[in-house]
Amino acid sequence: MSRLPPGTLMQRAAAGLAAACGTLMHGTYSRRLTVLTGSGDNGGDALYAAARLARRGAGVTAVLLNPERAHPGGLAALRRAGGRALTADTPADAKDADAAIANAHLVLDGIVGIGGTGGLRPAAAHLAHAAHQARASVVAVDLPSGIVADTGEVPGEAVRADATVTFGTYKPGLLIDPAAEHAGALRLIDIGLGPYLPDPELEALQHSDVAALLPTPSGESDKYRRGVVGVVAGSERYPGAAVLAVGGALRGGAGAVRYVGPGAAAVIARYPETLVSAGPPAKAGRVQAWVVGPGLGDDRAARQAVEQVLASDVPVLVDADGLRLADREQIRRRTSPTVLTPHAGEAAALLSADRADVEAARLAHVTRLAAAYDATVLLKGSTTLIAEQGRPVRVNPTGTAWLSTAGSGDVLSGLTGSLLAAGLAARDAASVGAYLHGLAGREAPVPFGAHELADRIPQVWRSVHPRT
Ligand SMILES: NC(=O)C1=CN([C@@H]2O[C@H](COP(=O)(O)OP(=O)(O)OC[C@H]3O[C@@H](n4cnc5c(N)ncnc54)[C@H](OP(=O)(O)O)[C@@H]3O)[C@@H](O)[C@H]2O)[C@@H](O)CC1
Ligand SMILES: [K+]
Repeated sequence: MSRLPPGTLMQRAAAGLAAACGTLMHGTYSRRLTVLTGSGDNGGDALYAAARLARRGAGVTAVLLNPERAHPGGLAALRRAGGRALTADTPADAKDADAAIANAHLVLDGIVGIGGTGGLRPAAAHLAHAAHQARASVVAVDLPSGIVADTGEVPGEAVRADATVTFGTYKPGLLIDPAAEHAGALRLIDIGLGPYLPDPELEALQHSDVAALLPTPSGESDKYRRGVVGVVAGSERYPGAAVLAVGGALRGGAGAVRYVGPGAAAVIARYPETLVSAGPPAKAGRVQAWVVGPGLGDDRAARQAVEQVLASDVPVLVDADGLRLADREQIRRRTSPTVLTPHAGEAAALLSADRADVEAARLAHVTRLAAAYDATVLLKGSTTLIAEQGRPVRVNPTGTAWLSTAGSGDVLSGLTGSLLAAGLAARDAASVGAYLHGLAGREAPVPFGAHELADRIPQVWRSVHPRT
């Protein structure tokens, strides 16, 4: 801001916002636009954008939460362009304001942006509610008012937008649930901040990032060089978990999958290429990474298997029952990489916290878990996050609610363990595993069973890396 003439950034933001709104309304002429206007610069962006749309023929009403403090330049521009302004909480205007929201084609949420704190105050919450009830599309300016931009938390009332037009960079709250659910479709407007932004606290990998990380066999490769992944999963009671984890592991790029446990017959019946061994993990022969936990049950043999795997000096992924059975001190003492893949309930148990608190504040809890266990943590759920101490957290941009199906996590752990065995660093293996798993969920015809996810992986792998 200090390097540019005053107002330049706001004008860039408003221009981008107006263009996006024009597209969303399929034009401007005779469209009705209502602007919910707070008293900060977020309201300024909204007013300047509305002025641009009014000049192109839109009928604009601004509903001001605090007329004395509304952005003066923005309000003047809107008035010059023929827009009208109402005051939200004066009895004379309140009815007109409600009608303007109810009858709008599009409602712009310029209540608060990155300067907001806490849930919306009552007068603002009333407007947000009215917009939600109306038929209009709701476009949030920079972010849906009421969410916490830096964390994805939603501490109280918040706007529910169909689309969010955000400026300069994505904010964590636009990518992490529960706030992300309020944001709708995202559009980023470049206002020239790029060179001035600090290192990100949150990263979302894209196709090209994932393509660059995927393991590719070379002419020199053999199954051992490509990596052998050991899978300790399944039990007499849950043989299916063994099959699903092995199914994921066979599609993760390792050269071979070694299965250890009581589900060998079921595994071989489905995947004859699996190397199986009946003894404990310590006797199973060399592997480059272990996956331990899916469907393991909790008898003595299961507990012993987890202990042996954690005692190895190769990367280990611990999932499901493994998370319950693992000795916490043993996890912390490990010198090779450890990946923990809890869902919110398991994460809560690992932190002695409440599940609801984990779901409400995913970023804070995944970060705490990574620090508490000195491990790479992949927190599954409506937003999957991957944390490792000292590195930016990664948020997985793929996935669908259909992935919350039995056995889905078993496939993910096998797939991610296989990427570990193929040589990816723990954080990369977890991010790539989640990315491919999420894509498989989007591509599979719904409703699907978890085994179909494993079958989809080669197809999504090729879609990420067409030259594979
Ligand atoms: N930075 C940049 O480079 C650029 C930034 N730009 C834009 O500026 C925005 C940030 O503007 P900002 O800093 O003026 O704060 P903003 O978000 O408008 O909120 C402050 C106002 O909200 C109020 N308020 C607070 N909490 C509330 C609540 N719970 N419920 C209700 N009201 C609440 C608070 O009231 P007060 O506490 O003062 O009474 C104050 O009046 C940013 O998001 C982007 O849109 C662009 O122009 C491009 C360049
Ligand atoms: K907003």
